[in-house]
Amino acid sequence: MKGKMIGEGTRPLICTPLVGKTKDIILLELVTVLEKEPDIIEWRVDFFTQIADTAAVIEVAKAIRNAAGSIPIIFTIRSIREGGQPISLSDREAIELNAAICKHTDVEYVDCELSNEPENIKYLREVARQNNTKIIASFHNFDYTPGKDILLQKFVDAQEYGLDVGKVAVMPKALDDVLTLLSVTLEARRKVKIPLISMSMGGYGAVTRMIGGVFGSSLTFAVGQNASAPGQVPIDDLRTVLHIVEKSMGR
Ligand SMILES: O=C1C[C@@](O)(C(=O)O)C[C@@H](O)[C@@H]1O
Repeated sequence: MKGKMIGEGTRPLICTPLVGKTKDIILLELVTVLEKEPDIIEWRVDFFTQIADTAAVIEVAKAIRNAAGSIPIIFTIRSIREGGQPISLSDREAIELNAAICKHTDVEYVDCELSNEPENIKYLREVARQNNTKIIASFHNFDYTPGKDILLQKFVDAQEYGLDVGKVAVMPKALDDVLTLLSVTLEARRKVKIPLISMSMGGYGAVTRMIGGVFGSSLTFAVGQNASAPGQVPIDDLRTVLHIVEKSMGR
């Protein structure tokens, strides 16, 4: 049976990232991660040392696909300006790599940062549509939490571009910022039709990874073997909390 896609079901899906640098390490990491039964797997391609070799990237994506079976996969190249690893690709080259993945693999999702040039976003949207791949439109700020209007607009932009999922990940400096993120998520949930993902990062923000679903976030990132961002909780702990929250709320 095919795994759940983002926005399906009543509880948030759990996604675990793969951050290995080489094919062998990534595939070993995947074995550990699969034992923990995540709903979705994210391959963080900015960690992969051969990112500039499109054929090598496609080969690893296909190997992940084979090993992961029916579990949906997110292909993510996080740029350095949004908290990713330094890579040798330009923004346009990264978009072309995403397009190649849409064309040559059956990965379900590619991540596209909203900070890309609009024409690059629209180009990738067309390639993705032709190949039945979904796009997660993302926004990250690893330094602070921008104001409510700015964050809400990111979700609106994702929808207006005609993309499939909107995602916002921001760093809180105080607990007030955590409330801002949750409140924006709830407001966006009421305003925007596409599925949403949100999280506040770091120690203060960790609580949003556990209760974000209550406010409208459809997916939460958890540690299978290695974290890909600060504040991620081990998958087994997260699953326990999600279960308790669900049960307590009578869902
Ligand atoms: O966008 C996100 C969210 C994230 O930054 C987090 O905070 O869990 C982790 C990233 O791997 C992912 O691409």
